[in-house]
Amino acid sequence: MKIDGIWYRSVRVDADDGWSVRMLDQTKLPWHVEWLRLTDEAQVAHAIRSMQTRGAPLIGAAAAYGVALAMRRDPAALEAVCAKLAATRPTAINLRWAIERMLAALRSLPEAARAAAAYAEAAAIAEDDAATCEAIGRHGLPLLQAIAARKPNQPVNVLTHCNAGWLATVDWGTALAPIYMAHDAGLPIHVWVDETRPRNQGAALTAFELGAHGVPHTVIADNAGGHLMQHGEVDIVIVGTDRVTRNGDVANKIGTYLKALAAQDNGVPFWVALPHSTLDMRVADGVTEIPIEERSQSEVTDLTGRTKDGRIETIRVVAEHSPAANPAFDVTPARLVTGLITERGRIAATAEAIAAMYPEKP
Ligand SMILES: CSC[C@H]1O[C@H](OP(=O)(O)O)[C@H](O)[C@@H]1O
Repeated sequence: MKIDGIWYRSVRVDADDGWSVRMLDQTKLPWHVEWLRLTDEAQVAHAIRSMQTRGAPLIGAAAAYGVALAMRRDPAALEAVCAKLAATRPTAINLRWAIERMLAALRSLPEAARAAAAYAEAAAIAEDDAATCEAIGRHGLPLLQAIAARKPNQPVNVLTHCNAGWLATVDWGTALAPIYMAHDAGLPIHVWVDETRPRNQGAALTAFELGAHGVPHTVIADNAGGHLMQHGEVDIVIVGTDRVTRNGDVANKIGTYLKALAAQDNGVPFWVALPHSTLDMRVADGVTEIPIEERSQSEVTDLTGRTKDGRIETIRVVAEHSPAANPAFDVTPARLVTGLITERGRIAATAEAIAAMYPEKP
């Protein structure tokens, strides 16, 4: 997507040296656009763990390039490097999916052939994600067009949680892809952007993306969504996801479950956008089986922002000595999900519909 008129993919091989890997440092956004130049798998692992690079599909693509960097250095280290990268974050299944795809492509090759093959496979994963997310946009667009047709000359109000835009993928995004396409097609779209405590992916990243693309939006406190739904201010909720089980349960950023409850209570359609790499057919019950990442207390107790005189500072916003808990995801049961927007089309969040759409997935 574009920043200041320049097109970017969220992860790419450096055009000058042809082997190092470039990714945005998302912990610096929205204040500074800084590209990291990563030269080994340890730097990639740190970027994923620290959330310099984040978003389910993007951390999969990033890890794939981490394997490619490692194969340049030591092709004998394939299994160890894959295990290390796979362990960086536990909830997004895209990470395991990408690592397993890299292992399948490389483990049978002679070591001398692994580096070139790893870069080729990582590039294929990245291009697959970009094309997949563009297709998600196309399949989500009719949902917004139908709402616009029912309320001519009024904005279609979409609520989204966290960041499932192009910053969370290689390009386009998942939940935001239909929004970009609707805006570009001239539909009057407005997005309620959940700030998404504690990491503020909505306030810092989704707002940055939508602003850069000229999409009208309003940042709201996470707890405001239910009120807006009660007062008819939300036409549809579209969120991304980090893992969807074979039964249709949805793991996503903490707070998503509460939005789904409010949406059901107010008759607001609740759609989840995902690429094939986010499906985990090995898991049935999301609440009991999906590992939920517990991140550091400091993400809750501290807040980073820009001072009035332009300095980026981190301050404590929780009473001294008070501990904090920080589960980074929750699971929305399939019964609360109106449907899934995939690269192959829209389906119900049911085991039958998922199996029919993805018969090749075991
Ligand atoms: C396109 S899926 C993005 C998904 O990943 C985010 O998690 P995080 O920011 O912790 O990487 C969030 O759950 C988004 O919905």
